[in-house]
Amino acid sequence: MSSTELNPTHFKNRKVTLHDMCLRDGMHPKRHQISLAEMIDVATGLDEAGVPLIEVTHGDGLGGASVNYGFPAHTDAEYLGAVVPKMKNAKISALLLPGIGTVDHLKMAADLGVSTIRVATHCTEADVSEQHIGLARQMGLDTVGFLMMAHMISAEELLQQALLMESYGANCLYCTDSAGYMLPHEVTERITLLRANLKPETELGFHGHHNLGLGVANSMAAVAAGANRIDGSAAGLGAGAGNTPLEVFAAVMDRMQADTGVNIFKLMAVAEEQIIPMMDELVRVDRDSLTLGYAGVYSSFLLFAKRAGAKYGVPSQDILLEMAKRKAIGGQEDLIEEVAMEMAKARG
Ligand SMILES: C[C@H](O)CC(=O)C(=O)O
Ligand SMILES: [Mn+2]
Repeated sequence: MSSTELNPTHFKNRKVTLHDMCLRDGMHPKRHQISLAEMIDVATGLDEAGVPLIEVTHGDGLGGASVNYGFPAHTDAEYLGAVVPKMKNAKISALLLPGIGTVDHLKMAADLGVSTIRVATHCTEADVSEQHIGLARQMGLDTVGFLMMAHMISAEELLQQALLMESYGANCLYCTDSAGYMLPHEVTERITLLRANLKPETELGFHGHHNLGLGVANSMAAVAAGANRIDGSAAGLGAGAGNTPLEVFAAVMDRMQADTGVNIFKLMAVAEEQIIPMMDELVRVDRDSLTLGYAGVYSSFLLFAKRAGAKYGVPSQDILLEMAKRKAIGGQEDLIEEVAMEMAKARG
């Protein structure tokens, strides 16, 4: 399927599960400071709008609270304990990066009523997810393998990593465009290959970032090629230029006659009346976030680069470009300060 074929034929009556990220990926631009009241209000609004899945944790997943990633306003247990009991229909998911989150975190999240565990690794490191995926599946959870920075490897290499996660027990595999770097034909290529080679019952998902303004187009390409779960955030609240704006994607799916089960007007109201007022700065495509997408840099590096740039008197855009040159990946947040220091020194 080519991305030029994005017409209603490929969408009509397709069931598409929307997964909201503003209470997890949105924790990055909020410096992990979302209050319990905001978590409950937003999650309740999304639930009432019919969004079936909502992710809640520290921006870097369970156990992310640390010097390296930032300390949140509340613990994961406090956030999950506050939100899960308030949900009428929506299910709550938690992200877990092995090495940051542990098996104990996974058990804690399951005890608090999380239905979905998404085990995230860098796109070449699926083998570190075996224990967490295996346990989540054994516990009867909806278990997702989440391959980050998927633009850094070919479709064939991504497939090999996805096959590993599927063999560990994942019932859904994600192509994750953490840098918002991918173009629609690159999404099409990856999802098409995954669809052709994973088990027919294994679901496929796409997680986009809007750094090149392509979150919606890339998510459409993913659905057309066989994905049935799409991540996005109300008003795009997420790292970098944000995630695929969920209300926009839902409206497009409506026009394409796909079935998301979402009330788009209620979702628009959550975006407009709840999320926009919560933003510390408008999450949008600007020079730095566009640089992430253009150069293929991990979206969560944005605020780290801004802070280091201000501290060492180096343009944050230059720091981000250097991070791209070094092919830095998630987990290397501490390298940003080092790079800024070196650049300041070299520039006298
Ligand atoms: C930990 C990251 O924020 C996960 C994610 O949303 C991405 O890679 O994109
Ligand atoms: Mn993300």
